[in-house]
Amino acid sequence: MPLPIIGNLFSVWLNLRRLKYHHVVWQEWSRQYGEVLGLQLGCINLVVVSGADRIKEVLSREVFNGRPDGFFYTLRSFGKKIGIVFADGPSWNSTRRVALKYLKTFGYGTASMEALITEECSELIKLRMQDAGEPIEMDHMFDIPVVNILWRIVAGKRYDLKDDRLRKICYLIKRSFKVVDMSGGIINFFPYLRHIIPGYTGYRELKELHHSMYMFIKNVIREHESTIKYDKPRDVIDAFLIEMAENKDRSAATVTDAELQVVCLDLLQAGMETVSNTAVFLALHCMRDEDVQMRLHREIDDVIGERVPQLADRGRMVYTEAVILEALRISSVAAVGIPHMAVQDAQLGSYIIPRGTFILLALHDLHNGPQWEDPHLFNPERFISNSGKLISPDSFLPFGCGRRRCIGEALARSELFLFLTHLLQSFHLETPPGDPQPSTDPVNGVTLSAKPFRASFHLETPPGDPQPSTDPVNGVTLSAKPFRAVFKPRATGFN
Ligand code: HEM
Repeated sequence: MPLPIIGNLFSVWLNLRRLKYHHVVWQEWSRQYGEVLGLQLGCINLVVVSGADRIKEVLSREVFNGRPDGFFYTLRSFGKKIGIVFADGPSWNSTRRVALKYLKTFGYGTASMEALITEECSELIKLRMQDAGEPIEMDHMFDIPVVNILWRIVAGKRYDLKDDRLRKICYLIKRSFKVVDMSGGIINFFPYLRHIIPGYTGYRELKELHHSMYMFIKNVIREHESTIKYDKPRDVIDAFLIEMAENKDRSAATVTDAELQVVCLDLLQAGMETVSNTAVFLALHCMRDEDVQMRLHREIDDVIGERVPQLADRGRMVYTEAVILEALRISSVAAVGIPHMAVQDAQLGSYIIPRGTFILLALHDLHNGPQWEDPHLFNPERFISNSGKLISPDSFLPFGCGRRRCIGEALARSELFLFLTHLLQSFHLETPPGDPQPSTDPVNGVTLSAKPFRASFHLETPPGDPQPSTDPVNGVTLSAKPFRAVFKPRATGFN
């Protein structure tokens, strides 16, 4: 029962203290109240939809394709519904179409995207070679490579993996995903509270984060404006600038300067956290399950051997693909997708969903519910049929479906495959001695992430040799005890 003014917020708060995660609260209530769970959170009506059929129904119906008008969502786009992720209606449709067209023009989904990912993998391997055997903080390891790949296509730029400016941008993106959860938090439910308690509602921090991220994006766009050759677009930003110049005099300009900035932020935010967090979870599960890691090593040895991993190998690496799918399932970093909104009153099951209602999709529950056998176990085999083929279960929608389906799926899956194969071709991942097993409990936020943990990247030792010891040999300087390693020639063509 909703209380006056605050609605169900008190119950949410109480249950959040007990269950720790928003998606688990929705999950528990959905089990109790049904697939269409209606809540009133302050001034907002919110529905959580669960179950494969109901979720697919929402994703396939035009009437539920809107995005919420809530204060939190428009705060990041100059108070307007522009860009891709949080826009809707005709402007979303055309911006999404144009952005996809330009992404493809500049390599998205082609061999040159594969080359970009391979280059980042090479750089990452070089870095890990330098600190092989040392404990490495894993939470940020994939951030810069992931941004580099996307940013090369969007802005034609790549940064060194130790670049401080980009590290700061990655930090800002990550932080902006941690201030609230996907429902938008208190700032969405009572927007006027930002005037009274701007710190507590997260308003002040979000404003600062958006300001800094837009400063970075604006600078990149201004650099493009000053160096652009209108007959030779270099990247997605150039292509948008040319389109803007061509349509300048038309009353219905397709894209504005503000919109271009929001599209850049959309791609950075949607493309970085999700892939980076899933890659960290992938590494975490390999470390926790030696058997999984050994089977991956074996498949890499059998199919790829010592040459550079390629996307074309995927067809013959069913186990590796299954490990990636299992990590997407069990970690479900986009735990409730991106909120949809009913653009008209509409019937869903036996309920009328009023226009303007926010809709969260219980994707984490869909991927971890009782329809899966032992859902809490990391078991890649569940994605492999008896005849050794990959299975695509009905209850598996990590990238959504329908017209708002994720536009980054092809990139994300390619990145996860190449990161995993490159790293395990050269290293064996282990928990550093004395560190606890990394926990599978996630950290809450707009997307879920792994709790901080460390890993040691051990160079693959020749078969039969023991792991090299970290105990040094005494002397004027300390040296390592003699050991042997397999150094695999890596003819990437980028060095
Ligand atoms: C493991 C990685 C990823 C996961 C799990 C993921 C998941 C999702 C999900 C669940 C949605 C919401 C679909 C809906 O609203 O119904 C979405 C939307 C979106 N994703 Fe991804 N995503 C990933 C990677 C990426 C990447 C790499 C990009 C960058 C190119 C990207 C860009 C987007 C955009 C722009 C949208 C909004 C689409 C729209 O509203 O029309 N995502 N993603």
